[in-house]
Amino acid sequence: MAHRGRVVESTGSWYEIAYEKNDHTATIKCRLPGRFRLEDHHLTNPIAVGDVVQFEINEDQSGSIEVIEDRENYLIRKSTHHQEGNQILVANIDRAYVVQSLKKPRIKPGFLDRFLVTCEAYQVPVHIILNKLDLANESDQGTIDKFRNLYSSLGYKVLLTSIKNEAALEKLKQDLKDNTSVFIGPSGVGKTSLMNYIEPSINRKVGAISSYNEKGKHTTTFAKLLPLHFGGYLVDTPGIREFGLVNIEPWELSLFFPEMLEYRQQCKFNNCTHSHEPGCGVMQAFEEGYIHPDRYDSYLNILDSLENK
Ligand SMILES: Nc1nc2c(ncn2[C@@H]2O[C@H](COP(=O)(O)OP(=O)(O)OP(=O)(O)O)[C@@H](O)[C@H]2O)c(=O)[nH]1
Ligand SMILES: [Zn+2]
Repeated sequence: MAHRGRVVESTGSWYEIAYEKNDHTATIKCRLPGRFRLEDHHLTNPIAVGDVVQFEINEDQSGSIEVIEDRENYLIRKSTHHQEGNQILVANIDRAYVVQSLKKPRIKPGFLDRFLVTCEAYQVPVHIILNKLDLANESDQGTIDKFRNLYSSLGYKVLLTSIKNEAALEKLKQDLKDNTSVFIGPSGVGKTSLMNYIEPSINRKVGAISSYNEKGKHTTTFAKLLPLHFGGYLVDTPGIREFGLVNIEPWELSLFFPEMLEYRQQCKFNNCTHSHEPGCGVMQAFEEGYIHPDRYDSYLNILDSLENK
């Protein structure tokens, strides 16, 4: 009889699957038959954490994966230097949260915009968290308002949080319930602190930057899905900061800037990159003040990195 479950952990040689068994969630270690391995040459892992699979239970109580169901979405990164191709970090994500902190470290619009583009490109719904609001003094109110207004106007939900603001964190928990969510953000913005609040059983060391990083660097680390006691999963992904824009052509980039969509249709050339071409609708909109200068700046930076790849 075939069972259906979700990959919650992977070592590359076996996969831990969570599935419903007599009204509770059980886990089983499964192997993947060799015939799956060669199907997609661009991927170094045929199956990823987050995948929904069908499997059989063998006589020795191990499992054997039979079917990998189609993915709703996924995040990938380039494989580490000793391997060719791309690695799927995690599949079937309900929502990604890009975490920024107001101070220590301050907001990094370049990081944020790059990640928003990635989520748009891979069809991962994304929200923004502005954390460490407890560090705000009166003079920061303008920065906070501008940040929130800009990204809300682009269609992104912006949550203002602090590890000391229980009401905000409880609201975040409601958001996470029964979803598979991932926190992404630069070092030190408070991701671990948020995760510890949300799921105290994780009990992860806060500020433990270096050891965490080293591990990601030297071994091929795979993501894990951490179950939440109130339902849902948090993705625990050591290498997530390294992931990037893998398969985007320069002329496609503006498709992932929501505020450029209507103007790019007015460009004279349909492969316009909105950087130097005559008759460009996006540059005209920028000059007339319809596109925020910081966002256009991010656009040009990302474009540059795509063109120089
Ligand atoms: N003032 C203030 N400090 C916070 C808040 N959240 C976290 N911190 C502190 O910020 C530092 C970094 O927090 P972490 O939770 O380790 O940050 P991280 O994003 O997980 O960092 P990496 O593991 O390097 O990616 C620690 O000293 C925390 O105590 C907050 O809301 N307000
Ligand atoms: Zn253009």
